[in-house]
Amino acid sequence: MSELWSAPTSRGPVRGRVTIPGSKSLTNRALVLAAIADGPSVVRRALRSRDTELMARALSSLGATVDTTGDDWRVTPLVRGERRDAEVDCGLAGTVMRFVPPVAALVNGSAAFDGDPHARTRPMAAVLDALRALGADVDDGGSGTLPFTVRGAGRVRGGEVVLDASASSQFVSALLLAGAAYDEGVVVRHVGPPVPSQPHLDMTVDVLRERGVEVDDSEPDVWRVAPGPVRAVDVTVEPDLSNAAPFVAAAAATRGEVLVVGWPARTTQAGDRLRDILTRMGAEVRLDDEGLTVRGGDLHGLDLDMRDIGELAPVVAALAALADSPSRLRGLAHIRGHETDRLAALHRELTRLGGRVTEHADGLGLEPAPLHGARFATYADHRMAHAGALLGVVVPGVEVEDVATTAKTFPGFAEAWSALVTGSGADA
Ligand SMILES: O=C(O)C1=C[C@@H](OP(=O)(O)O)[C@@H](O)[C@H](O)C1
Ligand SMILES: C=C(OP(=O)(O)O)C(=O)O
Repeated sequence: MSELWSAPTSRGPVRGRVTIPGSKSLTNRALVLAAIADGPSVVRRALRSRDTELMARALSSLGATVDTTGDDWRVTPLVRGERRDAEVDCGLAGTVMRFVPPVAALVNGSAAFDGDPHARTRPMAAVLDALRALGADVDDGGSGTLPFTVRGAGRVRGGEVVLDASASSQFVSALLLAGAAYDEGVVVRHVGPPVPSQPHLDMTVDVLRERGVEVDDSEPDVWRVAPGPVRAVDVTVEPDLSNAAPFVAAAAATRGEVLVVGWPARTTQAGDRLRDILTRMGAEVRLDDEGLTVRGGDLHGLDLDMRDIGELAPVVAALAALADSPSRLRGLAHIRGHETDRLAALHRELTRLGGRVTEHADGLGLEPAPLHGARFATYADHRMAHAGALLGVVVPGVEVEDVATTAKTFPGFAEAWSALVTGSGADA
């Protein structure tokens, strides 16, 4: 898409307070679990965004009732074994394309899954093969990707499955989230290079236990979910800390000061690692009852293994491109399978702005270099748009393509961003 957004440039330090909408990962886990729970659930301060609305629609098409009219979403579970055919649009949402098929297998009918053009290239085979091994009927025409059809029989045997989840932690989360509803529960055993995104796996285990599901994750790379009811709960969704990343990074990049309201004191969100990353890059970070305050200082590069926090890579790479010393970001081979090949996209777009970037098989190297304005392509990737916006705070003339793609997880991003940066004295 070619619509351009002139990212506002700040004349001085970026200062302000921001309220970030709810977490995509927590909202979509809460919705999935509510759809198979033992009664009606409430998901308070649910994120309203493309990914979560797609999830609500997907679960509704499988027979759950998801009332999304207010900020607090109300979910009545689907009727297990009910006869119903469905069409599921996954958009570009990893959480929808991975988390919903194991639920569809519990419905008595055919669920046809498809998504955006790029969604058809995102890895899926491990989940689909695992579902077959657990007793479900899945037809992907041998592609191992979208589109595919899950022919649910109203119940799934379950049991033990071995898979390689090195391409995405979501393969494991998907099976664990539905596993308690399978006759024998589920045991997922990972074999292969390390599974990325450990915080997201911890989040999955945490939300299951919160609903009374018995999960054993004591053995490395093995997760056991006992069969049993998923308790319906009333939960409040935390702000999305990964979506807070560009805002706190703007403070770090401009010697500014930004407060993110309501940053949780304890969380499983990967974005919480920003506290450590920004400190290592030279910022001062304070977490108190009000939230997280980041105050920027000299901005340094860093050598960082990001395997656990791949969704932070675009913003951290953009910030590293503004630093006064080199950086090396590692452990990121799997983000080539995200919304776009993020390593290739970051390499291409940062280089276009004058950045000195080396693309490695598993990450990026960045050297300090004077940057200049240019068009910044986003490849339908919300986090590429965040990276472009961040660069534009410091570098005049950054024109971000298709900023509307941020609606995947944060509708209103551009407005919130402009309010913060122009409120700090910007050339919009
Ligand atoms: O389970 C989740 O909610 C997510 C897991 C991670 O996926 P990968 O393990 O594929 O990186 C993360 O990057 C994604 O944004 C959300
Ligand atoms: C990888 C991401 O999304 P998804 O849930 O679509 O995998 C992301 O939001 O950075």
